[in-house]
Amino acid sequence: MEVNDINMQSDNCEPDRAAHPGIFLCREAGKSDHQPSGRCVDFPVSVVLPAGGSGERTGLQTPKQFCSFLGRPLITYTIQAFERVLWIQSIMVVVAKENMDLMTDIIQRFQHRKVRVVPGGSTRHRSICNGVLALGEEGEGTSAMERPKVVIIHDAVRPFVEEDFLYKIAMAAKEQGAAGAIRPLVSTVIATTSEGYLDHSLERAKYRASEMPQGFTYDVICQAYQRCSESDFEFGTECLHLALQYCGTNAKLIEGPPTLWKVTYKRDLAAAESIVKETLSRSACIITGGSTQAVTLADALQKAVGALDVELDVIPDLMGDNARYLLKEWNFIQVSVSTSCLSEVEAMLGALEAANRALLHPLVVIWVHFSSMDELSVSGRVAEPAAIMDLASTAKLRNILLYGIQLHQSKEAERWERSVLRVAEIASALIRDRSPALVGQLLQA
Ligand SMILES: Nc1ccn([C@@H]2O[C@H](COP(=O)(O)OP(=O)(O)OP(=O)(O)O)[C@@H](O)[C@H]2O)c(=O)n1
Ligand SMILES: O=C(CO)[C@H](O)[C@H](O)COP(=O)(O)O
Repeated sequence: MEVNDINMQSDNCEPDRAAHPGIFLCREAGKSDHQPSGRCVDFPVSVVLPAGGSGERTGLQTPKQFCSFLGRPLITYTIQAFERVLWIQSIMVVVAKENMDLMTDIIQRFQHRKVRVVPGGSTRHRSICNGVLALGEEGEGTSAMERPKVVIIHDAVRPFVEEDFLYKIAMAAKEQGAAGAIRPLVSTVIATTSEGYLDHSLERAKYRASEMPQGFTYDVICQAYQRCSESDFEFGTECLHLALQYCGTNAKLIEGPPTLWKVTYKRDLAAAESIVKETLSRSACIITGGSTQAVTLADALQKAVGALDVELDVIPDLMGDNARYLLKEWNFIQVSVSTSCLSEVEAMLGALEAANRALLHPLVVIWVHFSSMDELSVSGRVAEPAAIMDLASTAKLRNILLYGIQLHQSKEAERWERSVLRVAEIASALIRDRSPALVGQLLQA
């Protein structure tokens, strides 16, 4: 099994891990799109992600954790959510034996770190138990790691979990021995008779839905699994219950956000994709090349896009301090005024590739070609659609989605404003939809 590098470099740590061995707060090399929260956890925390199920309820052949959207499997979104939390030291992914190689390939392909893979069992409890026990063993490359004080358990098919909530769960688990996320019930729970009639109904206000993540001290969750029965392993659905029944530990319950929901049906995969797209579409960076005309257009676009709810920054280039835009979750709009301007886009694609920006998400680059009347009369032609198509085909292989928009200058103020608004609308639709089918198209505004 391939094991990723779990030893964080001390020169990337804040404070230096070597000098402060008990403090877990590090900056990750090469993945700087996530702002460190500044949270400091002074005990080791590890994660178990059960991913050993077959996803029957989706009705799909592929287990849902391996179903892809926006170019990568669901499980890597969940791994990423934990990987970027600097105080989490390791992630144990539990998969069915037959999927061990597939999972190892996924980890390599998306350059996940801090991750180990272990084989699961025939039920969710058996899989989680395998993951928890593996945390206590020394795996390949794990000798430098401490046994966790707290273990966070989270279904691999719940991709949206934020650091703030994980922090609350980890702290409560350390204090109380166990902690779990809850949500209000959306429907009333009723008991049925064996003949299919109503037996009784529960008072909804008194009950909550148990969700994930859940946290446990390592000792509590280990003991719970050592002591529980075969029937628990076979039919149980609740880790918090095991902690109560077998260790006498009453879990602290914390209300979580609605985004903790579990991908269960096929439609949930589409919902997850649309949430990811929404998050990736919030900001764009316009690069003007410094030309006055491009700056004027960028300013007009900034006003028009403001109404469309996209945060826009305008910069002349990606040099010097502006190189920081290459490291964040930005989309890029290159405004060009000269006819040889595809070279500007080419340079930008090179910079994005060098920054490894499209590893986890398809990245959108929009080339806005702004042709003035003078330019048209001199050159007698508009931008070459074949050239952008060629460039876009190559970029697509690197997970960069390049689109073009052609804008013709007009002396009529009203017409000009309409065209600028159309550029803004097309650009935000391209950013939002990330459609592979439109890659390389030179759209007219
Ligand atoms: N033997 C099993 C069964 C489930 N799980 C994991 O437990 C999580 C939550 O379970 P669930 O949503 O029920 O997943 P599946 O069992 O795959 O789905 P289904 O019940 O529809 O078959 C999933 O990440 C799933 O992969 C596991 O690790 N090992
Ligand atoms: O919500 C839970 C927390 O304990 C579930 O038990 C867990 O998410 C597994 O889901 P399922 O019952 O669908 O396998």
